[in-house]
This record gives sequence, C-alpha cells and structure tokens, in this order.
Amino acid sequence: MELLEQARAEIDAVDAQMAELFERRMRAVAMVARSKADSGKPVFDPERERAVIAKNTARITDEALRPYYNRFLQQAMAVSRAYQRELLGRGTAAYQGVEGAWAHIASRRVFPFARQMACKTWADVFEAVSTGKAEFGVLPFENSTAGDVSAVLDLLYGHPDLSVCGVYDLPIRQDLLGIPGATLAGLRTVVSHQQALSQSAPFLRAHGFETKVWGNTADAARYVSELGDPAVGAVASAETARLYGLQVLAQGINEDGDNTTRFVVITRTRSEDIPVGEGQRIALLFTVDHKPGKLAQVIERIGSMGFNMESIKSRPLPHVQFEYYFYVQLICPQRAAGQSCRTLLHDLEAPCRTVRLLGVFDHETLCDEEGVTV
Ligand SMILES: C=C(O[C@@H]1C=C(C(=O)O)C=C[C@H]1O)C(=O)O
Repeated sequence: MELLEQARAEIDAVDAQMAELFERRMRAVAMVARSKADSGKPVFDPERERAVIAKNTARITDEALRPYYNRFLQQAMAVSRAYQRELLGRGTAAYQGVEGAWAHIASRRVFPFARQMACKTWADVFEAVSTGKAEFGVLPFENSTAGDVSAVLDLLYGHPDLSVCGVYDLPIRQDLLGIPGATLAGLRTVVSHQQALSQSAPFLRAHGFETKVWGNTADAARYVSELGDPAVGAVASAETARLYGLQVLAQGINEDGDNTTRFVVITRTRSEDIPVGEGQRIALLFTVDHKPGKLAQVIERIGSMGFNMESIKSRPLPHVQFEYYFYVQLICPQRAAGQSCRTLLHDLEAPCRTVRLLGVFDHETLCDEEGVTV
C-alpha cells in the first residue's frame, strides 16, 4: 500500500507541474489561433505536428516509453486543435438530427467545446450558417457503403455564400446497448435504424434477437433508455450510450469493418485568398458548355498545373434538364504550394462555363480521441 501511496504522491507532484505547463502551452496555442485567424491558415498543420513529434520523442531516453509519448503528444495536439477551432469558431456548430446521431458525434469531435445546434433538415443547417446563427455546419457528404449524399452536394451548389473549410472521415462503429443491469443473455429485442440492423445482422441473428426498425440510431437508444426494459436493446454508438445512460453490451457488432462516413464542414469565410499548403485539398464546382471535349479540356488544364484529382462527381443542374455540374477535389502539389487559388481559378475560366472555389481544407480522419470526444 505504501508503494501505491508513494507512487501516487509522485504522480500528483508531476500533475501539478504539468497543469502549469499545460496552461502555458495553451496560451501559446491561443496566440497561434489568433495569427491563423489573421492569415487564414488552417488549424491543422500536419508538417508542424510531424516535426513536434520527431523532435520531442527523440528527447525520451527510455525507448520503451517512446511510442506512448508519441501518443501523448498526438492527444495534446488534438486538444490544441480543438481549442483553436473553438476560439476561431466562436462556438456554435450546427448539425442535422437528434443528439447522439452520427452528425452530432462528428460535430462534437470536430468542435468538442462548441455549442451544438440541432437542426431538422440539411437545408436548415445551411440556413443557420448562412444567417450567422451558427459559425459552422457539419454535414454528411459520402458513405463508404451507401455512397454520395447528393442532396448535400446540391445544397453546396445552391449556396455560393458558403464554403467548405474541412472534410472529416468518421469510422462508424456500432455497439449493442442496453439499460444498466441488462445482459447480452437477457436481451430479446433489438431496435435501430435499418442500415445499422443490416450491418449487424450476422451478430444479431447468431444471438437469435428479434429486430425492430427505428427512424435513427440515436432515437432507438433514447427509446430503450425511456422504456427501461432489460430485454430491449439498441444498436448505436458508444457516445450515444453515454448520452442516454445506457451501457455497452457488445462492441463493434457491425460486420462491415470499413464503414466510414465523410463529413464536410461549411462556413461563411471565403477561401480564395488563403495560401494553399502542399497536400491540402481544393474543391471546385464548375459547369461546361454542352460541346464535345469540353470536360476533357478542364481536366487537362487541372492536370497540366500539377494538381492530382482525387474525386470527381457530376449532378444534374437544378432547373436545367439533362445538363450537369461537376464537383472536383484536388490535391495541391508542392509547386503550387504557398499561393492562393486565384491562378487556378483564372486558368479554368476559359474551358469552363462557370467555375467556383468551394473550399480549401485539410482532409482528416476523426479517430476515437479519448478525452476529447466527451
Ligand atoms: C499550435 C498549432 O496548431 C496545431 C497544433 C499543434 C500543436 O499543438 O503543437 C501543431 C500543429 C497544428 O496542427 C501550430 O500550428 O503551431
């Protein structure tokens, strides 16, 4: 026992020093945020993060501790990014759905300290950002199994006042939830959204559970919590379990290991004058005349400037039958880094009928950042 007490006294002493150092680091981070607000530089700077990790892990003398310190630094920088986003975002992020929905989870991971504003529809999220009620909007854009969320792309097309300032991939992990005291053996019925049930079908079948389709996963969790029956469970996320006071009975029951939803973050800030960093993404919306070879000319121009095209999508133009607009996502090459998108836009004016910069942003994956998510 004495050993435990001694060790804890040492931890307390170290924590006291670290609290002071944490405040010092975060005050410097706030200054970085202020400078980024002025220059328009993005919050996430992967090159700087790599340098911070390399420089500091080299200082660790105990080799066995290096990977842990690496992880510790990554977490510290995730917290620092979250704080910067909150400072820059003045704290309101809008999403569509109820609390605990995947868009809410994504929004909380991107803006963990912001006020979360629930909206009824995707159009309402655009409206909230457009009118300044929210600084940011978080919207699903693509799912690795279900495909594009075309309605969100159409809303982006219809809102030239807004731009995309971030793209985040959220790996979807479905857990089986029950009320406190419920057990896997005592469960009879499982409720959830159709897609969550079908992704978890082999697991649910193997346990002989009866399934019931619900409007969405978060609402299913709320229903189970309010019902208070240990025989009824829900398929939803662990975050949703915490929101509704449920416990996780089985983790990761969705069979499809590669189920990721891509979210876009929208804002009113324009990106035309922001210097683009190497590896950053540039999204454009354009239309071309209905003539042979026009699209090829645009693609050729983009390629000749050294931009790698990561994605291209086409959608019917609103109110014009059988004509289309295009969305492209490009990766900024080293030779174009440090400049704004003006030259690219200028060069595309000739082959395009219309061209618009949708945004300049980093493409990040939202890992399960323990301590940051809740
Ligand atoms: C603080 C900064 O912003 C972010 C956070 C970092 C950190 O906390 O050290 C490093 C790089 C950026 O992703 C910065 O750009 O220096």
